[in-house]
Amino acid sequence: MVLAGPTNPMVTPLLTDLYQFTMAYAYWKAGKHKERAVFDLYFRKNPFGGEYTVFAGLEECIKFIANFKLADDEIDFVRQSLSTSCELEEGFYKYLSGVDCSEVEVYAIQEGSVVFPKVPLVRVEGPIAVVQLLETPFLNLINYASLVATNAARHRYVAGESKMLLEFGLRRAQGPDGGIGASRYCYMGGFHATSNVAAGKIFGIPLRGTHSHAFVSSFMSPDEIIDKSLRHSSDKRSTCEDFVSLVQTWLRKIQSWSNSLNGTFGGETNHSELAAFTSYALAFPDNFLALVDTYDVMRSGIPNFCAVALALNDLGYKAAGIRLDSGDLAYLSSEARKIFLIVEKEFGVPGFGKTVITASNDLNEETLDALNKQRHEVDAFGIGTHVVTCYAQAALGCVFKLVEINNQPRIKLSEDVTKVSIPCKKRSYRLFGKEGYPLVDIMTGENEPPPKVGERILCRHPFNESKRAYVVPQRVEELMKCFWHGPGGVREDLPPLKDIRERCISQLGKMRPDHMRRLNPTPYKVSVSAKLYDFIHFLWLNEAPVGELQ
Ligand SMILES: Nc1ncnc2c1ncn2[C@@H]1O[C@H](COP(=O)(O)OP(=O)(O)OP(=O)(O)O)[C@@H](O)[C@H]1O
Ligand SMILES: O=P(O)(O)OC[C@H]1O[C@H](OP(=O)(O)OP(=O)(O)O)[C@H](O)[C@@H]1O
Ligand SMILES: O=C(O)c1cccnc1
Ligand SMILES: [Mg+2]
Repeated sequence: MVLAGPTNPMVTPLLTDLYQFTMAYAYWKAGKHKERAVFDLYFRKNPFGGEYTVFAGLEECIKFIANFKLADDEIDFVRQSLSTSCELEEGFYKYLSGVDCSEVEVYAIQEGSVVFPKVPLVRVEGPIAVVQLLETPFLNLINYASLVATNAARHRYVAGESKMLLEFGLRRAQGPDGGIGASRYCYMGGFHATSNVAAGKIFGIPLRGTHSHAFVSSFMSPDEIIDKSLRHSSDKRSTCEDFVSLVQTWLRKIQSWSNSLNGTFGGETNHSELAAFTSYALAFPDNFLALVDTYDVMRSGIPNFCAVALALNDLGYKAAGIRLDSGDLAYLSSEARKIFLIVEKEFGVPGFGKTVITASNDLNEETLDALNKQRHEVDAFGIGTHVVTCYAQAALGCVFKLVEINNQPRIKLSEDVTKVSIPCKKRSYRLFGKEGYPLVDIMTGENEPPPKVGERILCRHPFNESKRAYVVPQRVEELMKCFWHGPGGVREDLPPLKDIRERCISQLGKMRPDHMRRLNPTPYKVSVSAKLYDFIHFLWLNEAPVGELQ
């Protein structure tokens, strides 16, 4: 099957770092360019102080390599750019013009999976010069995608499964690609909908929205409403000729009733706000919602909303809800809920107590957590800036490291042990315990026998000798599957976004809760087999120069 290219047409072979081309030339000049290399793409630390990450961006990588080909003008540009330092041999450009990914293989964990540090998310094999050109675009396509999907999943975890999460971040996102990507990967991470219309069209993400303060404050008085008629919802022959008056009648009823309450609700409401709400209801009688905080939530927004909602109720329509966008969201949502419950009883409107309350305004994990602790009555959260910009952490540090060349394992050493790469072409497995939770991820050499259900296996920390444990897995899942094996090769299908989202939600739901909590979560164990452990340390000693003290 022919795969379409990446979503963003800016993702071309030139969307890479210059040094990938200079290295490609040097490989070519040395006659090394066709040597078979294996690279692992992984990250070293979970983001946001957490102990888990959601892997995202794979589909874009596969679409990128499926269409990887340098066009003539791109080769001309590379020629121009590289010849500023010295004239390169023309044969290199001839080679570049024939480069594609037909000899590349990509193994990866399925998109939407919960993943952990050091375990390869993607393994790319192929001619070294070609795979090197893929490093930067792969990292670019995976780093932000995984960061934002993780961020979304974390917001969902704090908000709780029963809450609706709406992504409202397009206006604050880092440019158009940031905005589109954020909508897609927030949905993947468990958000329910986006306000981003383009993302709705491209990815089929459900669209949701309310209205803004501008809409409310643009109205001056009910006299502005020209067409005041509204047809009954089910009986299309019956029409209310003056919906505006019906609303005003309801407002008076609410006001006289509220006089008997204790004063925080009702009284004189803002008439321009009432005009805005009435107008919105006339435009969307089936989906009336109101932003209630433009003037005063309790004294104006809520009574005005109730008046319009009760008028709609007379005509067989059910109001959709309110949005709160400022103030104390715990207090205001609770007060609004109380009023809705009283209105349900007082005016006999079944279900009115359940009117949906949406909250927005600079929400993030902390504010969601604080709201939970105070108790609130919010049903849906509209979250923008913090989720799309990944305000709490700017980047996920995925890296792309050479682990084997010409079947020879390679290691990258570092003073910082967390930065030492794990050599060899590997396989990785997730081992599940008795209670069904994942216990540990283990990497083995490519040709080692896989861990078996019911058989004890030693899992070793890759670098810390004293950290090891025996595990008797109740279930074993191999993590990496083949997603690209040349253009015609058999490979895993790329599932629809909805299925990836479901995988993500389901995997997150099966994690042990102590790995998921916000405060001091327990690290998930990532290990290597005894054989791989020994080999890493053998190679480490082999490659590290011995110092000499004078
Ligand atoms: N009950 C609450 N507990 C903790 N944080 C809250 C609570 N209610 C709202 N917040 C958060 O507090 C911050 C309040 O923002 P800010 O101080 O700008 O006031 P505001 O309500 O937006 O007022 P205005 O927009 O009228 O200036 C927001 O980030 C909001 O999400
Ligand atoms: O707060 P965020 O999480 O980024 O969510 C999106 C915000 O965007 C809108 O505000 P608007 O652009 O009108 O600006 P303002 O509310 O900051 O004044 C909306 O009312 C939310 O408050
Ligand atoms: O539909 C909304 O309420 C919305 C959309 C984007 C940003 N803020 C709010
Ligand atoms: Mg705001």
